[in-house]
Amino acid sequence: TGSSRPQRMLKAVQKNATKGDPKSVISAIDSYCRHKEWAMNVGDDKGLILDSVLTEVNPSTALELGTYCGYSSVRIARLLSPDSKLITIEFNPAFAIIARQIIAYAGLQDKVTLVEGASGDLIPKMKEQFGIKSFDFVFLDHWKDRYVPDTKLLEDCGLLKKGTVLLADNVICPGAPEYLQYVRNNPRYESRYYPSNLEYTKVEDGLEKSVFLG
Ligand SMILES: O=C(NCCCCc1cc2cnccc2s1)c1cc(-c2ccc(F)cc2)cc(O)c1O
Ligand SMILES: [Mg+2]
Repeated sequence: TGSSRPQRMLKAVQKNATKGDPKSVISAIDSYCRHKEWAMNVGDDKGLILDSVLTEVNPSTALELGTYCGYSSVRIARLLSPDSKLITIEFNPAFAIIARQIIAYAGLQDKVTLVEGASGDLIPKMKEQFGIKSFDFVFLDHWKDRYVPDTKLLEDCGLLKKGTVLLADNVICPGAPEYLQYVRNNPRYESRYYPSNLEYTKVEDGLEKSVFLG
């Protein structure tokens, strides 16, 4: 059978990027997805907002829900301080295989732990399995109808602390209306919307940044 979109994306990275150079991996994926084949990476426009929030937070421990091919894992991990770590959760084994290779190609495998499984199952195991006290930063980019239940789960598992920053992708397209309702009307969060566009398109989308107030 033929190759998959993630496999073709990996090939584009291996062909056009420089091993160990995260910036070239990001550019190779953006160029491929903009000019050859669209894919659901956070992309270069929203990626700039992700970069600026990350630089501001400078997290020691970051969580990403929804790895896909590892594009945002590379964007996040390249900006982490030396001893900081990113845990990224992916549900689909076929995506995880590609993501591991793209993260490794960027030379960031020592900063990123990719865990396969469903967020609802794995979040309660974070403390015991990965020795996580709490997360400083969470990037939500998985099933849009899991944003609210998983945020509540992170709260209930004591994985959020005063000042933890949640950054959610796709709050307009495909949309996460319940999540916007939840974080915008909740006294425990200070929320702000960053308008942008859906990756590689002119369609409106944006990121919602929510600071947990404890
Ligand atoms: O669905 C999206 N992302 C989620 C897919 C991953 C599912 C997972 C579930 C799960 C559960 N537990 C742990 C890990 C995970 S990963 C998504 C979709 C679009 C889009 C697609 C078509 C379109 F026309 C317009 C926008 C754009 C985006 O930026 C997206 O992120
Ligand atoms: Mg997304």
